[in-house]
Amino acid sequence: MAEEKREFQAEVAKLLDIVVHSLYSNKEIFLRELVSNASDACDKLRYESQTQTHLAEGGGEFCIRIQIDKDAGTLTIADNGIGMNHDDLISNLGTIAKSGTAEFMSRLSGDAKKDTSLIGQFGVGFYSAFMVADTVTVFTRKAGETQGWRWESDGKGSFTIAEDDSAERGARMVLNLRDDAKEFLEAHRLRAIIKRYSDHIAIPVMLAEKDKDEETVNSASALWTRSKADITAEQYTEFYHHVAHAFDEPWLTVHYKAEGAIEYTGLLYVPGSKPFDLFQPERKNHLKLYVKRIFITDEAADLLPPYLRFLRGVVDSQDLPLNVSREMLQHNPVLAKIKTGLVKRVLSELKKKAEADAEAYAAFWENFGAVLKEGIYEDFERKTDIVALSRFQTTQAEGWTSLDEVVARMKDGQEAIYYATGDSVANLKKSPQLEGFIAKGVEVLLLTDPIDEFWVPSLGEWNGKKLISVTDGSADLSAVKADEQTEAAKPEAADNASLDTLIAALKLNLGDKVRDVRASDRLTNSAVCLVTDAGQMSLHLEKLLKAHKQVDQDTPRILEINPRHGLIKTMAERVKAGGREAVEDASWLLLDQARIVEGEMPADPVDFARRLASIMEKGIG
Ligand SMILES: Nc1ncnc2c1ncn2[C@@H]1O[C@H](COP(=O)(O)OP(=O)(O)OP(=O)(O)O)[C@@H](O)[C@H]1O
Repeated sequence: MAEEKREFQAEVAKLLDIVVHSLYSNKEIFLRELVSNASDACDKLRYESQTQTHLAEGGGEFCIRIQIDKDAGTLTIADNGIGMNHDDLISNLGTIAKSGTAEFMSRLSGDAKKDTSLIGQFGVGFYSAFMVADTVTVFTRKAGETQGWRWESDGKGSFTIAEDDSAERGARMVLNLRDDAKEFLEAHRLRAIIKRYSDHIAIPVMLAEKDKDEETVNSASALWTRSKADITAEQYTEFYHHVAHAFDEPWLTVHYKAEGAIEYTGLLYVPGSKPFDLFQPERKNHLKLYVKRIFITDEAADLLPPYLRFLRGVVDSQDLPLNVSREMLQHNPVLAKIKTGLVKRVLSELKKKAEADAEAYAAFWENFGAVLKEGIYEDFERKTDIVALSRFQTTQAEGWTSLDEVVARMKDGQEAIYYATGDSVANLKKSPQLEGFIAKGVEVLLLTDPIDEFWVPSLGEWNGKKLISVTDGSADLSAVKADEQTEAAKPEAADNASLDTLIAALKLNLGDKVRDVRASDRLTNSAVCLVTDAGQMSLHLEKLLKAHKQVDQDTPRILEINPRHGLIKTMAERVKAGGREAVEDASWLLLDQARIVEGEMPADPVDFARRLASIMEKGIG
């Protein structure tokens, strides 16, 4: 087969351009990336050969060989792992399959400095080779196949693939180093880099200059099997970078050995920044499962509940059989026990951190709170623990506060914990439904994560106090006293009789577009707001569902009017004098106004514009 030339996927070409041109400050990490890939490739083959022994035959012990050739100016990184065939090469080294790629690409600004730090979080893996090499040639043969291949590229838009009979099982990457990267031909430099970044790699990493003796550079023992006292903070961090394909500092490292009925070792990390795929619909976990130090899979769905999917790391079980198949891992009782243990441990570590350092905990919460809260809804047994770990923004507290603190601040006469749901704290703070609460000094939780719409109703109450939405018609503040000054400053309300007549007129004018019309004591500055009746979907949830096309109809709401507002008082007088027709346009505008404040369209935009124009004309005239 002749040499075949192919273009890189557009995203890869763009990424490569940035990698090469944006002066990566830390070029040496290319070696960590390639060694990490080589180690993954060996892990994969070791696992596959558990059931298909012929695959790993004849390749010797697993190892990674790094060879320096000063005369040729090349650095070679070779492994005897799983290798790649023609199609693997095209899909692995020509495209980016990683989830979150599209989002990541859309965030690249073209500003080298910003992009470099973003790439730092995303990781460029194999492509980082082009930071130091002007051409990269990969010789590879897939385990179990006879045909070898050569892949080559200068990283400028295209690559070639051709058959190659010299390729041995595994992959050999030959980097033709750029003039400004010749430092990576110095053995002492490479030794230091490997020690620094790849010491924890569980298979030997060997280094040699051409025609000289090889030396093993790393410790070659799985990091998690060592005792904690023998592991430095840097080693933990480097292992995190390797296992998570991450580039940030871990926020929390949990390393422990569970002994007793079920034995396993866990080395778990909470990342320091938000991974890109956190809100992918699959909600996959990212733990790597090992059995007696042999890699099994990173797709053991039952190992961790989805609400802890931000964790990275490894779990090494003593109790599962080595030849455990991926199918056997489903509904596996050993795995179920490990999962229970992991959840318990992680939640208790989070609790410790929350108690020890509220500020540091807030950083965690901002990254992963929205994910953890899914557990309140999904994990019946742990929901109380998770609520206790949850933090909230409110109308009163600066920063983040716990639900217990909110309960402790409840006012005399306050029966329930109140909350508001919406898109942003800033908008929520302005919403009319909150006015009465703010006036009476009643604290309200401001909830802006979509998941809040689900866990709050499922929790129902906390410490014996019901959780009630401020847009719920039953939220009643009459028992809470406002301070005297606020009370005295209130404008006079319309009298009851004219208010009743106005309410009757509004009901007739608006017909089935409203569920009810009533006077409200939750408003101070606004004339109207919409609230929901008991059992109705909240306004915010309806908006979310509409955005996802899950509902397409408006649910009629209760229109509450402010009897102390000038507009309401004027309208009440008009009705008395001229009947309901006198306020027909105003009734609709009132309803539309309440809808707009909720972020919704007027019921009929054309009618809305016509009525508004007509009223403005009269007003201006
Ligand atoms: N030495 C190797 N042997 C076999 N396959 C490899 C090797 N190096 C890379 N690959 C394949 O190429 C794919 C892409 O590698 P790359 O380093 O770009 O991304 P990754 O390792 O999946 O993720 P990350 O970008 O986070 O490192 C790998 O997932 C793997 O399938």
